[in-house]
Parts: sequence; structure tokens; C-alpha cells
Amino acid sequence: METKHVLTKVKKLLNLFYVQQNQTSSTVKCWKWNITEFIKNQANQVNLKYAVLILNRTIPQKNDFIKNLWNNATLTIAVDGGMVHWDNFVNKLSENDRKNIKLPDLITGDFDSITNDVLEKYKKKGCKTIHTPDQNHTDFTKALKELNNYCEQKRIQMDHVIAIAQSSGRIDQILGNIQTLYLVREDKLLGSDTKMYLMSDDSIAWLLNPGDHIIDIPEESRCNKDCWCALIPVGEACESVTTSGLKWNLDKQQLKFGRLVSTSNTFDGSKQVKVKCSHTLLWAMEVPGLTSIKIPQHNSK
Ligand SMILES: Cc1ncc(C[n+]2csc(CCOP(=O)(O)OP(=O)(O)O)c2C)c(N)n1
Ligand SMILES: O=c1ccn([C@@H]2O[C@H](COP(=O)(O)O)[C@@H](O)[C@H]2O)c(=O)[nH]1
Repeated sequence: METKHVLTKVKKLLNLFYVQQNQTSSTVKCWKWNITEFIKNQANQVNLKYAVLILNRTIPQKNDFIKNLWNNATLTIAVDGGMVHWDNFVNKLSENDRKNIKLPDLITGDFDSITNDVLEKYKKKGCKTIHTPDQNHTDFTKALKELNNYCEQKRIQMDHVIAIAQSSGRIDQILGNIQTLYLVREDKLLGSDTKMYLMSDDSIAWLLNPGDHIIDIPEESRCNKDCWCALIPVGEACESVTTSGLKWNLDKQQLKFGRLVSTSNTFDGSKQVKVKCSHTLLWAMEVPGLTSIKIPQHNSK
């Protein structure tokens, strides 16, 4: 095996590692999070496999960013009305970019939001479609099941799955998307080493399972004192949270709605944020530059 690929395999294994606690001899799970791998278009360098889903919201990220993310993905899926947004996005590209952008690998959903015109247009181009009429799960959740079927058939292990969503508009859909993050874990929708993210405007969010987490902070986030990050106890109270790398760190503190929730936190400039949590938390952070939205240069903190 090439040295480059051996190194990549070792790096991937290091992304999920286990620490033996000496005192109690219980095992604490540790996760390493490196979003730079996919936001900086390093897929080819690190032999990365990731999937991108487009949910039913407008795509506000910069064209170049989305083009690279999409074209380097191992699998691309448009979820129902998300296909209409993808079609709009592609139509606004220059002729040259339009020629070079890949077709989605799969269009899926209950098809109550995609227009017939768009569905037929992409069927004619040869795109695979899978109708998922079940009304007990969202199209996003069902799309992840199709993604997993694809990976099992092709024996692919995805490193990351990124859903382009928007945390605005319908609050039921926003919370429904977070519920899907929970289902990924509870119903094992994806492989156990596959990491699932929601990208919304210029932010990325994911769930931190109980255990230890080391989050690499991209330079543009840690060097900008206006960049926000948050630790939200969405599904349950988190009885004990200890952090480093934040402006407002926690020391074995409880996070709970109605008590303390860590919103509008920010970075202390460290390369990594470390989180030790007893229960699941939603981590969300700003990554400036994904959209062309400028961060206002006022900060009263
Ligand atoms: C207890 C319960 N509440 C609500 C529903 C309805 N429901 C849940 S997921 C779903 C599918 C629709 O979700 P999606 O396609 O993702 O979004 P939408 O079409 O609403 O935009 C429906 C109808 C249900 N089946 N069970
Ligand atoms: O306001 C919204 C609407 C939808 N979503 C997400 O997109 C998929 C597909 O939506 P359809 O309306 O069925 O086309 C849905 O499952 C949600 O995950 C959203 O985030 N916000």
C-alpha cells in the first residue's frame, strides 16, 4: 500500500479513538472532529469519502464552495424540494461551471415538493430517483436510509455526511432536522464511524455523544473574535460539561433549558476546543466565509 494511503488510514483511525481511564478502568469514548477536511476541499489529499445532501431550502453558500464540495463528494443526493433549489443553483452558474457540475447521484423523497418539470428534466438526464412515500419519517431521514443502502451495496464507508439545510423558517423542520441527527445514532442510520453534520448559512452543527471531544477549529473561526459557537442540551439535560478553548468555559457544569444554555459563546484562539460531556449536546459553530455574509465588526463581549 502507498505510504500516503497508510498515513490516511492511520489518520482516519485516530479520528475515533478510545481512552482507558486508569482510576476506574471504565472506557471513555473520544471523538476527533476535523471539518477542515471537507470545507477546505482536501478530499483528494486525505482520501476522504463524504456525501452531500441538499434539503428543501435555498443554498446561500458561495458558488465556488458549493461547486467544490459537490464535485468532490463520493455521493450527492437531492432531497425532494431540495432538487428544485439545486436546479436553481445550477441555472445561475456560468455556462462553463454548469457544464462541469456533476448531476446528483440520487433524487429522493415523497415528491410532494419537487415540481414535475424538474423531476422529469433530471430523470431524462439519467438521474436515479427513489420515491419514499412513508409519512412517518421526514424525507431527510429517509434519504439517509437510502444513502446507507448505497454505501452497503458499494461497500463504501463514508467519513462525513453533510446536509445543506437552513436553520431559519419553519421551526418544526429545524427541530426535525436535529431529530434526524439523533435518529442517525439511535436507529444506526449510518455506519458507526460516519459523522453527520448540518450546514446552515455559514455555520456547521453536529451532535456530541457522551464522552470526550476534540474539535479542530479552522483558522478563520478561531482568529475572529466575532465568531460564535454554542453548546446546546437539545434532547436532555447535560449533567456535567467541561470545556477548554472557549471564551466562556464550563467546569463540570450542568447545561439544561431553563437553567444554563451556552449560546453566543466564542473561541479563545486555541487550535482546538475540548469538550467532555456526560450527555448528548448539539455543538454549533460559525465558519466565516462559507457565505458572502460579512460579520459585523461590533462586539460588546
Ligand atoms: C406523531 C406524528 N406527527 C406528525 C406526523 C406527520 N409527519 C411526520 S414526518 C412527515 C413527512 C413529511 O416530512 P417532509 O417530507 O420531510 O417535509 P414536508 O413534506 O412536510 O415539507 C409527516 C407527514 C406523523 N406521521 N406522526
Ligand atoms: O422549511 C424546510 C423544509 C424542508 N426542510 C428539509 O428538507 C427536507 C425535504 O423537504 P420537503 O419539504 O419534503 O421537500 C425535509 O425533510 C427537511 O429535512 C427544511 O429543513 N426546512
